Amino acid sequence: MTILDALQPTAWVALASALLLFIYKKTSSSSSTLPLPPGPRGWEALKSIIRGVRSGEFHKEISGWGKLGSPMTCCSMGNLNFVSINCPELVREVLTGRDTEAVVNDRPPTFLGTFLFYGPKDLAMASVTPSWGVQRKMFHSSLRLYGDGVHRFESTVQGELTRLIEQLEETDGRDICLEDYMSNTLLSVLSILMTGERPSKDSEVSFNMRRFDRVVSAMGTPSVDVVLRLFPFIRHLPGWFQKHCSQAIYYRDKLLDNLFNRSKSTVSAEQPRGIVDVMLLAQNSGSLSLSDDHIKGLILDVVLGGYVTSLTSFLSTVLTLLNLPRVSRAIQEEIDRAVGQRTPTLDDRKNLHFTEATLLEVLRFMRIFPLGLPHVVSQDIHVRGYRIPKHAVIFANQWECGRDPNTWDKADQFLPERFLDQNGHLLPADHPTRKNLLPFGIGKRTCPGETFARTRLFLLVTTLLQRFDFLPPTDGTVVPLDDIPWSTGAVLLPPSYECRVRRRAV
Ligand code: HEM
Repeated sequence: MTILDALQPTAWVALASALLLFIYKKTSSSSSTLPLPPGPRGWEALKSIIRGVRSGEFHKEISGWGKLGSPMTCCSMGNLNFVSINCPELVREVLTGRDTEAVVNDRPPTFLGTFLFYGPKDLAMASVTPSWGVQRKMFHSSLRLYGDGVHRFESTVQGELTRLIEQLEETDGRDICLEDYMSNTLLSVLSILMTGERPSKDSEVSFNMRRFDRVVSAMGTPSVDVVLRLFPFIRHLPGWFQKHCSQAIYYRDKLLDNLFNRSKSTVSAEQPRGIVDVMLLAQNSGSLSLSDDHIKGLILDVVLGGYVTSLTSFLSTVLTLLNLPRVSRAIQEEIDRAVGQRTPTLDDRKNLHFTEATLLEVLRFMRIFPLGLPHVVSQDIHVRGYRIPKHAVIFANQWECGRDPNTWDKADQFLPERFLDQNGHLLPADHPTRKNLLPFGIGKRTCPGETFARTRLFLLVTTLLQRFDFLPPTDGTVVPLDDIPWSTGAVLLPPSYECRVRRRAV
């Protein structure tokens, strides 16, 4: 191990932060008399950021800022201000408010965006510009989750589920690691939707998707990014940063070779095979001005958005069911009543109220994307007597919003019933309780993959619970819901756990 290996991200963050603090002391001044939201300042802020990096759980560190229960907190260190919005009502007010919406929906410049996403030329990392608008439109139309696209999506997912069911039946009630099975199914669905091709077992494309996702997740935290922006040369020095930067480029290019270059040379207007062809044909028609880099950026967004979020949503749902058999039974009874033995379809959503409520409650309770994606403020704004300065980075903090005791009754309990009315029907989307659930964000930058994510999860959960009971492993140990040792990174994954899958008696 070299000396530079020993200087892991923590040391570089300390150096970057000290530099910023120094610059701030020399240059800072503000004409506004309003205070910043409460939270750590100066050296305290620096220590907090270092703790966040060291633990890898930035979201938990942020939750400790300011007074317990404060709806908005700010960690201020020089010109570097991180603002956390901790209750859904305030997230809505800031991100969609008449006076603020136009100045809070850009993204902060990031090393990752410039280095890995061509500038950035993808959708998730770029600020709001006309070409960002074109890409959002393209993203929606290429996913095609409307009209015929819904049936295509349904039959792709169902096809892969049929294979998964066969594999699960072969396990014959043994202890299995569910993640291995699910990961392959989700990567297959993604690959088919992108290129029309089903990857073979252990295929290169699935491997590259998984590796790319992992390395970006490790690099995609605010603190690692700050270091790389201030000291870009460190990616050339032996150590953690060099290793991650070179792996990220390597797997990105391998993946794009699989998904972009091959499609570009074989695309045909008569028969678009998947999302990538739809993008390429739009580019060829000239109806939208999209460069190759824009399309590559969108492909990377679909891979990053579409894989790990779905994997963790499914694994969290099954973990919940292992802990709460009553919820599992209620879903199965509802499916037996409303669907019977035929394969569930997306049309069944309107009759599966408890199932839908459970999937919403998983999103609230688990908070798998705890800080979402950062926003940046393009001019000073005033919110509830506080100042949020220009260039501040804002997080719509899901970790706090999902369990805010002023918003949710019995916030720490898993209660699907909170999303049902007294007749057991799902509350309408415009009901105040539903409006407080913001796992996909809100406003201009709201997640464009929400329908994709929710419909896929619905089909997975209903199809599998119709056929199988999910049971604790033979030694009976189940990770408890109130103490999940989540993975570190931007999107949280529960620990790899074992369970048994048993065919239901019909
Ligand atoms: C349970 C699953 C998912 C959750 C919880 C989730 C959550 C989020 C959140 C919180 C944001 C940031 C919103 C903001 O900036 O205010 C976001 C953005 C985004 N998501 Fe998702 N997402 C999920 C699944 C997906 C899927 C399946 C895709 C792609 C197929 C996707 C693609 C994107 C993209 C491209 C953006 C950036 C949008 C923009 O910046 O304009 N997401 N997501």
